[in-house]
Amino acid sequence: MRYLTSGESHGPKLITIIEGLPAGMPLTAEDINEQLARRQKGHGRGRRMQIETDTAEIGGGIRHGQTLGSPVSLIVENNDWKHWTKVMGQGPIDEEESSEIKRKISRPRPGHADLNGAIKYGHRDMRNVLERSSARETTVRVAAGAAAKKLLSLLGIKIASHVLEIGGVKADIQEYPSIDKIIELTEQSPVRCLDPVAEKKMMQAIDDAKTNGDSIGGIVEVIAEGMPVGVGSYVHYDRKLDAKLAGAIMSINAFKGVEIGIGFEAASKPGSEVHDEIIWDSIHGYTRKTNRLGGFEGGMTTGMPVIVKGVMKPIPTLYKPLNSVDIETKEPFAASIERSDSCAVPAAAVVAESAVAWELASAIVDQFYSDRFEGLLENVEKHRQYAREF
Ligand SMILES: Cc1cc2nc3c(=O)[nH]c(=O)nc-3n(C[C@H](O)[C@H](O)[C@H](O)COP(=O)(O)O)c2cc1C
Ligand SMILES: C=C(O[C@@H]1CC(C(=O)O)=C[C@@H](OP(=O)(O)O)[C@H]1O)C(=O)O
Repeated sequence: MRYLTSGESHGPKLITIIEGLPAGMPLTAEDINEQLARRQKGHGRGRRMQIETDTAEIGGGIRHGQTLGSPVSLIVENNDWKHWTKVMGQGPIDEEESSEIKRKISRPRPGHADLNGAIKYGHRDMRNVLERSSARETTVRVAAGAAAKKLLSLLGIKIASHVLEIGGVKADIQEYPSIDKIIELTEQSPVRCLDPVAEKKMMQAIDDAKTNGDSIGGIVEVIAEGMPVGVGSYVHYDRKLDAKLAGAIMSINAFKGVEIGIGFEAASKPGSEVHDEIIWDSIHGYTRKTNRLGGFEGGMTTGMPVIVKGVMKPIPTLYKPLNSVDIETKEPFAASIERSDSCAVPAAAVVAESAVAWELASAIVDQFYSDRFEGLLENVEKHRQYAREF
């Protein structure tokens, strides 16, 4: 499967075209909208999220609540567009227009895409860069991820995400609840955190950062349960599914690190405390006593829960801006201030969940291919039975 997205942050709309979903799979606008609404929540977001009520219009590929096998297109309108029709106008610029509309952004923000993007594409107005480098684009990535989540759920694969850390405040989770409980609890938490004590401290850390004109990052975790064993492959570097997941997490705006299972902790532990012992019973077949390797061995799923963490850096736009250089005058200046979030880690957890869902669904469609959803389901079930009896 593959998808592309188009659209600028303050342009008229965002669009994704998804190719490769099997025909006959139930999928509705409600399935997509539920996920879009989750991405909009979270303590620490700026005013933009009050302007938007992200909902998807289906442009094609679905009839009577089922996929047709043709490309699925999803369109999300930017409510904010009505405030930007002149600045983001698509026709040639009218010389009579006010200077505000022609005002160029020439002070790049350290940590954003502004300067590198301007040099790369030759834009003297860095609005031409920030409009597309903005994480507004993650709206339609979540829309594509919602289709992937639907496919996974119909195959009995559940996926959840939660926030482990914000601005140095760590969640203390002694024992993980069931995946259904994680889904339920994170929906009730303003920072998508499973530890109510840490939740309050995280909110305070976000408020403090905002008051100080600063921003903070954090760590999110995605968990997927019910993946069949042996998805992905060890035979080629580009077929390793753990590598694809790492790439997907790193592709999210502001993500700077990924771990699968215990990840970096493995460096300081002996093998006996890293590898998961193999056990067998007649109902489940082969499983592992522990899951420190996060559901992967040899680039393939083990059948244990897939566990992926991602590190998000603090948001680069600061109300107390860092020093930068004006590209017109070459003079040092404080960087431009664009309206901004002070922390978007809770929203980014939903984006990470979508990114992981997409890669898992894509790998399943590749490996158990059928043009029909029923055929895919049959192939996955046959494989599950084969693996249990192996
Ligand atoms: C959900 C989400 C919301 C974000 N909101 C902002 C924001 O309001 N202001 C900002 O400067 N960056 C924000 N970012 C981060 C930037 O988009 C990101 O830092 C930028 O695209 C540069 O990419 P890089 O950090 O991966 O190098 C956000 C990221 C995510 C995932
Ligand atoms: C619009 C979204 O996030 C935006 C991501 C973003 C950035 O630079 O990445 C900058 C801000 O844009 P604006 O200046 O319009 O407020 C965020 O609000 C969104 O998540 O839907």
